[in-house]
Amino acid sequence: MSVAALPEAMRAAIDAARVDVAALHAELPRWGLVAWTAGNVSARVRGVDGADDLLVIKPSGISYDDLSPADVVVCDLDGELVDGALAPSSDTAAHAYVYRHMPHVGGVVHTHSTYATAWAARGEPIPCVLTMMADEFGGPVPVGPFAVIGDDSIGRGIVETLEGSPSPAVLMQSHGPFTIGGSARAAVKAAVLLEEVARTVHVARELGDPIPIDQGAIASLHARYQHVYGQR
Ligand SMILES: O=C(CO)[C@@H](O)[C@H](O)COP(=O)(O)O
Repeated sequence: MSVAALPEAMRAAIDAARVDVAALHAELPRWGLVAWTAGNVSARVRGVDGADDLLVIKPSGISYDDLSPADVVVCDLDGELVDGALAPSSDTAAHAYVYRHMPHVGGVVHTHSTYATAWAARGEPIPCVLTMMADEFGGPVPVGPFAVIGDDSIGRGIVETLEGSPSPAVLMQSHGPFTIGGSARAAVKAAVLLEEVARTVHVARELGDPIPIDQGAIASLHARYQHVYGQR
């Protein structure tokens, strides 16, 4: 498949997604979520006029400071390169699997942010003991299975864990967090808030026993944050 053969509206959407995803990668070091090049952001580009959906993602091992929209690569939802001069992220198959199996997802993010990854290393879900957790995650942040890197094993673990869950974040055992969202920006936001709550709940546990929030209050906080909070 060649991008040149796609409908003009889809080519424009790919260009816009490349700009968006390049800019969103700068948020990862800005919020202290990554070391060196260890993290990636992707966005779904929805098909136009019968064309299949595609995704745009960071090339593997490229510094966030050097990443331009032209560097961002385009892949199909099998993770195969469609356009770009550089090799796609090692996690492309995982992102692609999520897009294939979760049609509402428009963005996927992976980081190795310190506190979230520490919970992943212990294989322990983060308990819902903060209103920010109820707001964004609708309950505890779950743990996904240990999975090898490079094929769609990670993607299968993400989908198995998050399907039917209110949480946009999963802690992949012994690896780190993956977050999803309706857009790449929403998935980045989930990654930022995840690290914040992972750190705060860790600190709270050092001080004593955090107090769980009851299920009714979690549901009501989550509904308000998802449907009322912010500008509509
Ligand atoms: O942990 C992994 C592999 O799952 C990644 O986060 C890498 O550390 C960054 O990979 P690239 O996106 O640069 O290939």
